[in-house]
Amino acid sequence: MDLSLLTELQATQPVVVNYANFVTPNFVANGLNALGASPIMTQEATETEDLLRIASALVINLGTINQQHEPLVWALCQSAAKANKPIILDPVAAGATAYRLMTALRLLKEFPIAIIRGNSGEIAALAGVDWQAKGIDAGEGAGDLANIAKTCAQKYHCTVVLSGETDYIATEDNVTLVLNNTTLLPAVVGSGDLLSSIIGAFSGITDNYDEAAQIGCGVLACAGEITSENVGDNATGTFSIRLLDTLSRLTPDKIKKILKTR
Ligand SMILES: Nc1ncnc2c1ncn2[C@@H]1O[C@H](COP(=O)(O)OP(=O)(O)O)[C@@H](O)[C@H]1O
Ligand SMILES: Cc1ncsc1CCOP(=O)(O)O
Ligand SMILES: [Mg+2]
Repeated sequence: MDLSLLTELQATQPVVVNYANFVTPNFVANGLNALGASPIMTQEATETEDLLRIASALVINLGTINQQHEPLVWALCQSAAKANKPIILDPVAAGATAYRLMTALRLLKEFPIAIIRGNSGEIAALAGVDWQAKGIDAGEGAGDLANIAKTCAQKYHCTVVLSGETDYIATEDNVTLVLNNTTLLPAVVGSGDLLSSIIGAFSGITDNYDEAAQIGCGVLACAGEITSENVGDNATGTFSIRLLDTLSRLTPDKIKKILKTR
């Protein structure tokens, strides 16, 4: 994992354009800001060219997508493709409803998506693997998670992050594991959204999307571990605030001390 990317991100403060869901945009914006990136959320289709000119990456989160917003999302992706900026797709609950799955599949067909980031239920749905998804959560399923992530990467020719207790970062021919974790992370609604946007920020400063996805997972998992040591059991609310403190004080050395990968 290239930890120097964190120093570079803090120095360059890449602008990340987010089509966010309406549940967690504040948490995502504060998380990106704490890390050192520069978030901007939008809902206006006529400003996408201006935004993608100054942005380093675009993150599309399908958490609360609807048909009225489709022209906006399509305009954002067109502007990103035209400006040659990476697009990160978070297919929230793609395993739960036909509309979400179809929307994700249409975007994957029409645009050069650089990275997909989802939980096991979402990535299994895109990979075409049988899985019992549970709303926005991963749900239950059998099957080797590394294989599911890799199958998805091969199917859509992009980098895939399947997050969970272990994060799997897959390219078409390789899978890297980030083993750090804390159960407080999935207890916070929006931690997956934040992970997708953090990965987006790193994809804005390197063309190596595998590396961008790896350090994105490493950053959030390690920040989660560090934060969890200073809060009590089940202190989900305190954790979510303190996580921002940890992100704003994070250094490559702090990550290096605790990072576990395979
Ligand atoms: N069971 C778990 N134990 C520890 N960490 C987890 C667990 N599940 C998810 N995470 C972490 O929580 C963050 C959000 O991932 P996840 O819950 O998979 O996404 P989503 O919120 O989109 O469902 C990631 O950093 C991931 O590594
Ligand atoms: C609760 C909810 N409903 C639609 S989007 C959303 C938030 C999803 O956040 P995450 O996937 O990061 O847990
Ligand atoms: Mg999610």
